[in-house]
This record gives sequence, C-alpha cells and structure tokens, in this order.
Amino acid sequence: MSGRIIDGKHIASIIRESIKQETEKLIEERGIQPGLAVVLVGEDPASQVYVRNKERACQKVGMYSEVHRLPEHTSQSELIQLIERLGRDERIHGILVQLPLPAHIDEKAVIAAIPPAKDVDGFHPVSVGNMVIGDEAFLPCTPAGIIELIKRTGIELAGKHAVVVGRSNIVGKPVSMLLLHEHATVTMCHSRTPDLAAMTRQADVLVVAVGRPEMIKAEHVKPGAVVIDVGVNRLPDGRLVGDVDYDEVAAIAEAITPVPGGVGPMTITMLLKNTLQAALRI
Ligand SMILES: Nc1nc(=O)c2c([nH]1)NC[C@@H]1CN(c3ccc(C(=O)N[C@@H](CCC(=O)O)C(=O)O)cc3)C=[N+]21
Ligand SMILES: [Mg+2]
Repeated sequence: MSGRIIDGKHIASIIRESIKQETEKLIEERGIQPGLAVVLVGEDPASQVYVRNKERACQKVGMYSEVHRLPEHTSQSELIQLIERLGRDERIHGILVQLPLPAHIDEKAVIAAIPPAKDVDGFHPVSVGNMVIGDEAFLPCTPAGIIELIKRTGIELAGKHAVVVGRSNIVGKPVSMLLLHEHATVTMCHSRTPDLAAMTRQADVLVVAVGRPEMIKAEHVKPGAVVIDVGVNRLPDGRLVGDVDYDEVAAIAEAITPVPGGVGPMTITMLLKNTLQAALRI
C-alpha cells in the first residue's frame, strides 16, 4: 500500500486563481490594488530565494509588491523607521519582514513595530492573541496553509488525535492552536519529549516542523496516518528534503505531503490571501 500524495502545488494554484479574480475585482470596483512590502536584511541565500518567490507570486495575481533589501549591518532603529514609514504608506496593505534577522537585531521589537492591520505574517502579539482566542486575525501563513491543505484534501479533523512535533512560534505553537479550533485533540512534542516515537505513533494526523532532515521514519508513524511535513532542508548535495523520510513513510501513510510541492506553496498562497484581506478591510 502506498498513500495519497497531498498535492500542495495544485491546491495552491486553485486558491491563487480565485485570489487573482478577487484582486482584479477590487481594482476594478474600488480602484484598490493590494500591495505587499517585503523587507529583507542581509544576504542569506535561502531568504533571497523566498523573497523573490513572494515577489513573483504577488505579480502573478496582480498585486503590487516592493522589496526593501537592506545591508547586513543595518541598525535596529533604521529597520524600525522603515517599518513605521511602510505602516503609514497607503499603497502598502501588508508588511512582511523576512526572518531570521541578523543577530544584532531584536526580532520581537521589529515585529512589534508592524501595525497589526498590516501584519500579514500574523506574528505580531496582537495577531497571536486574537488567533488564540479565535477572533478575526491574520493567521500565520504556514499554519493556515496546513489547515487549508488538510480541509481541501477532504480529511476530517474533528475528534482526531493530532500530534505536532516542534514548538516554534511560527509553526508548531500556532498550528497546534488551529488544529484545536478544528476540534482535534492535540499533543505537542519537542526536543525534550522522551520516546518521541511512542507519541507520534498515536497520531491520526502528524505535523512535523523541527528542521531536521528526514528524522521521522516509518517507526514513528501509525499505518493509515495523515502526515504533514513542514521541513525544508537543503542537503549538501543540493537536494531539498523534509523532516520526514518520505519513501519510508509514504509506504504506510494514508496521505502525505511531499517536499517540495507540499506545505511550501500553501505558505505563499496564504500570504497572498492575507494581503488581499488587508486591502479589502480598508
Ligand atoms: N517573515 C517570514 N515569513 C515567512 O513566511 C517565512 C520567513 N519569514 N522566513 C522563512 C520561512 C520559510 N518560508 C517558506 C515559504 C515558501 C516555501 C516554498 O515555497 N517552498 C517550495 C520549494 C522552494 C525551494 O525550491 O526552495 C516547496 O516546498 O515546494 C518554503 C518556505 C517562509 N518563511
Ligand atoms: Mg520528505
């Protein structure tokens, strides 16, 4: 038996088509073109690729985008001044500061400078708080993309046991909360969890976001589970792999996301969705 492949690229393209149509309508009817500003500090090669992909995705759906590339040595106050200027800029509906930032900059202080109404990453403490209490908020893009992927694949979450491996503020913690909102029973695991496999083998839905290449093996997975792989790991030989050993796990899972072509394309799609939403709200 080999499980279904959850085709994130295809599902993302369907959603992007409807975002494109709504964008055209907003321009036509109200003269508002959704605009995204992406801020990139430093020369990290992976970040450069992500930022270029985000810029291209905006253009494809008819949104305005601008990228601010700042040198590695930019000071925290210079960066915050730029964010405050973008916060006042009427052309800009969404602001995204690419993470990670250089070590001399306090990420929390920078995120706090983004007006919550333009926080399309959903990282501002106000957005996080609204998300946790279930109020309207910009949902963080990767967690929102994961839920959308599961729903559009026709997988029921209510009453299921979801196990999340990884507790980051950008994926593990928020996706656990969104799974809870979908009425799953949620277990959160991390690097200090003893006997990880004993926990993950209980999962009906297993979400892995730890950043360790191919660490989840067949022994970690209950036959028939749904496996969502959030990892994006570039190996020395250039191959891109997830946190899940795809070949082993695909053989026993009911459904599984590939890397690339799984969660990644959904992340950018949810960013476009949030940017459209930000423009619709004004
Ligand atoms: N402020 C901020 N917001 C983010 O959302 C954010 C960030 N910083 N820093 C880095 C991470 C990572 N991330 C990805 C987005 C798309 C793919 C993606 O499209 N991946 C493709 C493959 C891309 C490739 O070939 O390298 C795929 O999985 O099919 C991956 C990773 C967003 N992040
Ligand atoms: Mg894999």
